[in-house]
Amino acid sequence: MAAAGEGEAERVSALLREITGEGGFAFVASADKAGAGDLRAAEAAREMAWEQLHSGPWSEVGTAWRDAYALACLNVARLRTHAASGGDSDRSAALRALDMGLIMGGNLLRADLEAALARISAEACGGSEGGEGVVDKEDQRWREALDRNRDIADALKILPANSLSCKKVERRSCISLEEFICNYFLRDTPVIISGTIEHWPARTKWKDIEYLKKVAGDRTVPVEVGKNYVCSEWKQELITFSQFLDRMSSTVCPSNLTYLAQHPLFEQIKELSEDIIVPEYCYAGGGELQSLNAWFGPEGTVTPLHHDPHHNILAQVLGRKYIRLYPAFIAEDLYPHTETMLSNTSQVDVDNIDLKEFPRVENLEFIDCILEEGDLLYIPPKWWHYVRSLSTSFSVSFWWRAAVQPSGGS
Ligand SMILES: O=C(O)CCC(=O)C(=O)O
Ligand SMILES: [Fe+2]
Repeated sequence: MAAAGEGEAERVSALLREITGEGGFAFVASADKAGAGDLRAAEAAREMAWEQLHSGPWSEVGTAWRDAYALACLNVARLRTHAASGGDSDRSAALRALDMGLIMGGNLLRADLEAALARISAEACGGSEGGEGVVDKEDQRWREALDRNRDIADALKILPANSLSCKKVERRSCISLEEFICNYFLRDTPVIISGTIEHWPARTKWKDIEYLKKVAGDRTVPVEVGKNYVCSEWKQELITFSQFLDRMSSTVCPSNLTYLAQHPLFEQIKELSEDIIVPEYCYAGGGELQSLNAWFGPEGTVTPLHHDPHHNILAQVLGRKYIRLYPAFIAEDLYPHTETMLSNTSQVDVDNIDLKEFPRVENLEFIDCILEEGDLLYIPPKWWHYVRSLSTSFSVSFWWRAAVQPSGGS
């Protein structure tokens, strides 16, 4: 965020999370699906940003809050204009929200607010087409506004733009192995477990770039370069770990995002393996570990929607990630690629779902979460997952095969 400090952006996102649910995603449900709950969440977010604008002298109100307020106003107006009734009261509430955004909001979204005002006025004069086309275009414009203001959107955790999320992954603190087995492993149910990796040396050591350079800097590692592995410009490269770290701190555009993804780094560099400890949950089912992989990259890396054959504990050592999960049994509704190499990957772009091409995705229920630093996420076998990093992020996945397979789900 340009004029605001990192702390400010964090405060914005933390407070928004508080009132809009863990990730704040209800705040931006797709326009054509706008229901009373979405509107309530959007109104609540705006209310909270409003309170922040009044929390002290005006001169001390951070730019981040003013821009957040403008974005919240834009969202309220958008949901109002597409509310089921779409009557006069919705129209005037939308106009009021946009005007308030102009008066009290920051400058960054001024053009978007003005454009939305112009559209509503034109519609009122009969100068614009009605019906579904308008809803689609409006949704598209909203996405564009989010894209252009990616930094604010990220600070507010408005990701992905078309989220219809309703349920969150259950979050538990330090549960016992027995409880994990009975309530999650045997029931084929994802869970976030917090508070169990505080003692890992990695939690402190990996924050220190000099340490990483010292133990691994001259070693060659494979990295993925590009938006994500299903994009045509995507490629793999071999570079030194130092080059990777330098690139990570300087990468700005999605086409050269560099991601050290799904690499068994700990087999290759033994010193790094001493910084992590296999979580005891990975012994559920009495099987054996299949692989430990590193996932290290800058903010904005995306692992497209896919599934894996093994049980997985994904440990979030540094940074945060947005993760969306769909159960294993709905595989066909997620349109897997037909080529064998990609048959575990969905053709659906979660960031921009094309409902014309993939209509069955529209009503699929999913669960999602923000995996915070220090969390473990259990992903049962064959559960579909989409992962986006919300900051520089280092995760370690522990895949294991159980001797005893859970009876439910997959
Ligand atoms: O963290 C990511 O980007 C993807 C992780 C993943 O797909 C896995 O652990 O199986
Ligand atoms: Fe995976």
